[in-house]
Amino acid sequence: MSENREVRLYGAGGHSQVIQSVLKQNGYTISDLFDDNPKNSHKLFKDVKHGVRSHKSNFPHQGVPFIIGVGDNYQRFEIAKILKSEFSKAIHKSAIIDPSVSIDDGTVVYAGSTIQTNASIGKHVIINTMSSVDHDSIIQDFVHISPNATICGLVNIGIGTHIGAGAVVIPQVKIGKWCIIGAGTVVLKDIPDYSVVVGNPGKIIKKNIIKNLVSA
Ligand SMILES: CC(=O)SCCNC(=O)CCNC(=O)[C@H](O)C(C)(C)COP(=O)(O)OP(=O)(O)OC[C@H]1O[C@@H](n2cnc3c(N)ncnc32)[C@H](O)[C@@H]1OP(=O)(O)O
Repeated sequence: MSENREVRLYGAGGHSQVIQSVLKQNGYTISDLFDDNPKNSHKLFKDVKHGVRSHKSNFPHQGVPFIIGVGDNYQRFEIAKILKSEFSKAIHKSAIIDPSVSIDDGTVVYAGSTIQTNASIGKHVIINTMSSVDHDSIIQDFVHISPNATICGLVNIGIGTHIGAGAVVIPQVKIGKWCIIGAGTVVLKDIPDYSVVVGNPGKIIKKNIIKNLVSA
């Protein structure tokens, strides 16, 4: 975190609004807020120091660290490639995080979530409200663990994968990159890259086709 306790946010929708709430409770000020469509920004952003600006207006890469407040994993991935900036983190005070856990920059951890011993959380990850990541699990960059999802011990989740609300991943399972695990799904076995999985037991129903995916 920057010493002057300021953070810049990219994105002004619902997800960014929750990040703002976490940062404010931790004593940070949002110095700047950028969005590709400032007119549609959430009403809670009215008090941002410099208002919501278009990402095209003299975009300053250097300066106060950013957090990318965009819920879509692939958009976050694309934006991170463009921003030549330091990134900050936002961790809610009520999250229970073992001291052995590593959390990379750009990541947000929301209220009531738990991250257990030796877990490793990558860059620009979302650990959403009341979710849990258990011991020795590896959560790679740009993953989203949705509210109330349960990631058991020794799980590995590949880059850009979205774990839906309330999903359960049993111990030692490896989920590939850019997968979508549906809300409430129970994942019992390894899942290949780009799979969309739903149900209990979780079954692959289709491929997750990401337009313009070249380098992920
Ligand atoms: C704070 C926040 O809000 S964080 C946001 C958290 N968001 C989520 O958890 C959303 C997770 N998304 C889902 O669960 C979605 O339903 C997806 C991505 C799995 C599928 O969405 P789509 O690609 O639009 O698929 P679609 O809705 O056409 O469903 C395809 C089939 O799968 C079934 N299906 C879809 N989702 C699920 C699910 N979660 N569990 C069981 N079956 C499902 C549908 O009923 C449908 O079955 P049918 O072909 O027999 O009619």
